Amino acid sequence: MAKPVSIEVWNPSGKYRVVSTKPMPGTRWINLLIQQDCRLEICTEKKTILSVEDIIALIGEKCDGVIGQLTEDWGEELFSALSRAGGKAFSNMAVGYNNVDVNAANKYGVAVGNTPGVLTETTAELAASLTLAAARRIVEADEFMRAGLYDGWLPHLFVGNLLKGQTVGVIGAGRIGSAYARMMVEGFKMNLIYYDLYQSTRLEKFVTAYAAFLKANGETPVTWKRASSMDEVLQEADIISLHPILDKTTYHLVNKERLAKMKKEAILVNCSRGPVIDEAALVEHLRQNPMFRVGLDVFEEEPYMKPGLAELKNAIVVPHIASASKWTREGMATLAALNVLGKIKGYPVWFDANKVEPFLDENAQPPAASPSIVNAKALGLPVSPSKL
Ligand SMILES: NC(=O)C1=CN([C@@H]2O[C@H](COP(=O)(O)OP(=O)(O)OC[C@H]3O[C@@H](n4cnc5c(N)ncnc54)[C@H](O)[C@@H]3O)[C@@H](O)[C@H]2O)C=CC1
Ligand SMILES: O=C(O)C(=O)CO
Repeated sequence: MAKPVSIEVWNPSGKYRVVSTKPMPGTRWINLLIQQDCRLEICTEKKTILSVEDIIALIGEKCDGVIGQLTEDWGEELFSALSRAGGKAFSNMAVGYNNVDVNAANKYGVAVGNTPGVLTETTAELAASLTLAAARRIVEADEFMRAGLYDGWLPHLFVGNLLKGQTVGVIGAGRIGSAYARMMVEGFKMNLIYYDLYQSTRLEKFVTAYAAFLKANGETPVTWKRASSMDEVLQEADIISLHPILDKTTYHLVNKERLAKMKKEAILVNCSRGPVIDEAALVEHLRQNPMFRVGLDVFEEEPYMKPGLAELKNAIVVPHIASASKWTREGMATLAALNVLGKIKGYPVWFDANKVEPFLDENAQPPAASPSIVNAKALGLPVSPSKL
């Protein structure tokens, strides 16, 4: 028998029972659910990562939908429990959903939501921050100051890398990868090389237009190239930022052999998912190559780091905070709640998960649709017309 978990209840007489496995930022998501006749139960348990058993206890005997987190293991056990409780909707409060077994959800007819678009710029900005912090050795320099070691300007003190005119490599030029590429090209006048399974025409057009603008102003134009292999990016780029989804094609995409192909003074940034890098191989590479630097937001076995990583001066590590801006986190909560609400109310799925702005307008009622359901097609769910 699962242990009971502590909860906070909103609108106790609501017709539909919706569970959120965590308190989430903002209040709009709560108001949207309770205005639409939902009884909302928010888990207030102190422990950070809930077990499958904890979540089964939360689902209980009657539950219409669950808003969950990327730290949870949403597979056969949870989807069967949700289905037994009459539930038809689950949403991750995240764009990545590698913690969700979508086939298991399909088997039980449960719609799976995610939160694209609202975190694109925020996540790209953190990748850019890690890039700058690594290039200019900001964390090392900060530690040095606080330790009282600064005794005057020196020609060799914390010399780092200049970004301007260097090449930025992007692996996975989707929403976030493209936003990051634009920041680095436009902000720092870097040349771009990218690798993705698909061509990013919009990104290519942007860099072409920016190059023309620079040229017209008498400046050296930036360049772009779509690489035909990932190794081409690793060999040519001075900065490499990883932005693919995590699936079996991207697991340990960066391994010992690929690390060896990168420039000795390259900077590697990861704001995607930890297992995209073989972290043990990375620790060894950082040890052997003190001028190689990394900025990591995600880790192979969160919340842990592989032994040795924390001691390395050429690694900057932050705790999976890439989407942590107030606007983004409140937007993620809103989208996740509306994914679940939309399915409960029998609304269609929004026509374009990349155009979620109408759901985020605080001064208007959101459209009667679920903003982003990843298995809409598999479940044969209706899709809304472009205007509701
Ligand atoms: N650290 C954090 O807090 C955050 C992490 N993320 C991670 O970033 C990922 C990407 O998010 P979005 O840009 O919104 O997704 P997206 O779907 O727009 O972009 C992913 C891109 O990866 C490409 N891709 C897939 N397999 C590939 C492969 N084998 N090699 C090269 N490219 C490949 C896809 O074609 C696509 O263009 C999410 O799935 C999530 O895991 C997202 C937000 C915040
Ligand atoms: O959305 C995601 O995929 C995250 O990792 C957290 O924002």
